[in-house]
Amino acid sequence: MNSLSLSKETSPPAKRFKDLLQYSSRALHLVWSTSRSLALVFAVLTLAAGALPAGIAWVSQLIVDGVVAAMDQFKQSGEVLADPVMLYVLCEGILVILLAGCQRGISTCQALLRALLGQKISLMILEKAQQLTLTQFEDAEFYDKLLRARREASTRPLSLVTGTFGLLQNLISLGSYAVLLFQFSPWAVLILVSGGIPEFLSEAKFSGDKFRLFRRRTPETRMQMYLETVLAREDYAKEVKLFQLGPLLLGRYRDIFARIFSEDRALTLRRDCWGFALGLVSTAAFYGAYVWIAVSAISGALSLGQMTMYLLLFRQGQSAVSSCLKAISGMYEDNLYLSNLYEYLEQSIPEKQGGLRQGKKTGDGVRFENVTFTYPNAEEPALQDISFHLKPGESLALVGENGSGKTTLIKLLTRLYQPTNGRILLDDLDLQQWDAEALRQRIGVIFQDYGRYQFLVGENIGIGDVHHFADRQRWQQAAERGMAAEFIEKLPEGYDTQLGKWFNRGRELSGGQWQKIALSRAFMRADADILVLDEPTATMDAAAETAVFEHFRRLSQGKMNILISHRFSTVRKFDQILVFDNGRIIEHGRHEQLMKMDGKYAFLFSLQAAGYLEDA
Ligand SMILES: Nc1ncnc2c1ncn2[C@@H]1O[C@H](COP(=O)(O)OP(=O)(O)OP(=O)(O)O)[C@@H](O)[C@H]1O
Repeated sequence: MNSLSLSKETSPPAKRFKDLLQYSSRALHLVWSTSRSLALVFAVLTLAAGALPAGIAWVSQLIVDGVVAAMDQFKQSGEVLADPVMLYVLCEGILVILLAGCQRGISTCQALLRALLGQKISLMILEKAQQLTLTQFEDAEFYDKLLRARREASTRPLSLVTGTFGLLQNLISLGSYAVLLFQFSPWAVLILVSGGIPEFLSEAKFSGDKFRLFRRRTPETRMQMYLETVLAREDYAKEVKLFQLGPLLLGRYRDIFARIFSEDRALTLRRDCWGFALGLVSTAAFYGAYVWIAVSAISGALSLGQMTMYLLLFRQGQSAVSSCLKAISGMYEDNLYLSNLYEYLEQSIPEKQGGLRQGKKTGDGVRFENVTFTYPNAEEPALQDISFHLKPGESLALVGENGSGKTTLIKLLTRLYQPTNGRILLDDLDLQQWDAEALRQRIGVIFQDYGRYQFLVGENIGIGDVHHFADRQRWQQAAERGMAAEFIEKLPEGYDTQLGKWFNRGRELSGGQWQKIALSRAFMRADADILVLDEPTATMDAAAETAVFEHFRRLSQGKMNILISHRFSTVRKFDQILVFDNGRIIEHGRHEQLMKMDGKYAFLFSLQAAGYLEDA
């Protein structure tokens, strides 16, 4: 639980009220910046809707008294004097129409603002996500914040503003009722207001309980959402069916729901029982006042019209008091939820790294100097004391067992993470000092777990370089280099074929075809001088693999090529081979040198060669 909500839960009422106002003003500002004209119309209509009911009650008194006077007149003179009453009825009709118009207008404004605000906040959340680091994304607590912000916060600002305006509207109504009721008795005003307070206190307490429940179970909600994804998405469907995971996962899903529901049920029951019991206080207050007003009318202290008006005022006043108090407790709840949004939006962004677009020694290439790296929350370093120098025109292969640190090295080179110790230099300039855009433009990289985007085939290649995202000529060149052109041209709509099953006419590709698309993506960055391929041919057939490496070597002359591969036959021609074991480089050299060493590389190479011979 964070300090913000803790402070809210333990702070004194005055401070809480101040926080409430702070978030209300932030929410108002958000709505104002979303659409000034709608916010203005909303405000004006709310004020009008607040003042009109008292006017209607007042006119209804005039009608009743007018009828009574006309009845007297009729008894005395036999003359029907209906004109003033008709006029009052007409006035009341007009006021009622105006009120209905205001209420309709308010709900129209709310609907429009809700749509605009939902979009604005979603964008704010997604834009913020672009500024965060990979480390933040991999942090479970951060994910909880993101989820909480996304789940509720898009509706809460409008709800807070609606609550604020609603409160204002009801306060205006209440003020105008109080002025009229005051003429009857100041005590009546006091009874009116105090009758609703117990219910309000219970509402406020249960809103806080509900919010705390919501925060505490975010990890469970996240698991539920994850299970929904696994159970209902096409990329998991195969395994879910074949491993018969459905019942197991559904069981987990049900268990989580049952736990959540039992907590919710208990809270809802407590909230409603208390709400009902304390609501009786205001009902008792109303009927007490009813008797009082009726007795006053019987004893002649009030006219029939006044009695009708006061009863109306009292009933409407009570509903205005309860609306005011509900609005305040609703605002309190919205405010708690809104703190999630701001907690996420105010998440600190790592300091902007360097702004240099050129190294001190152009052409020096990449240097790792005693680099050690430990993942956040990990105990053991994933890389230890790594040093090597790769010059332009050279190729580098990284080999080693699973989990030995090869991909981690690439993540450091691409500055997705920072070394814990040591430094990485490009053209003799520390990576941290490079401008992010300039650095990323120099590196073309395809990871093992590349994205399979449900876009057009061409766009899936274009993703490799956003500056040329829609450049068809570049798509084709890149596809030829990545060995994808041949199969793409055979697709019915060529580069315009929609991929994936989420959209109409979407096609699925084979694993090897997807890998060719990913490879082509790497070749989109024609200007990049560091090309990194992380196991790029694992799912390709032998012919395609040979051709890819032929291309890779030919096209990347003068560039720095880095390849991670488990196939030793593909790395033997590389200028440098780094053999990794448990995060360290245990052997380093060319194929011939490593074979002579007769160490791990030589052992694994011979093992694979023997395997090939056996297969043959
Ligand atoms: N995001 C992460 N957070 C924490 N630990 C990680 C993360 N990614 C990888 N690791 C750990 O770091 C170590 C090195 O992983 P890395 O992915 O670099 O291995 P690799 O040599 O590329 O393996 P493979 O050949 O299987 O691709 C492993 O022990 C792995 O569990």
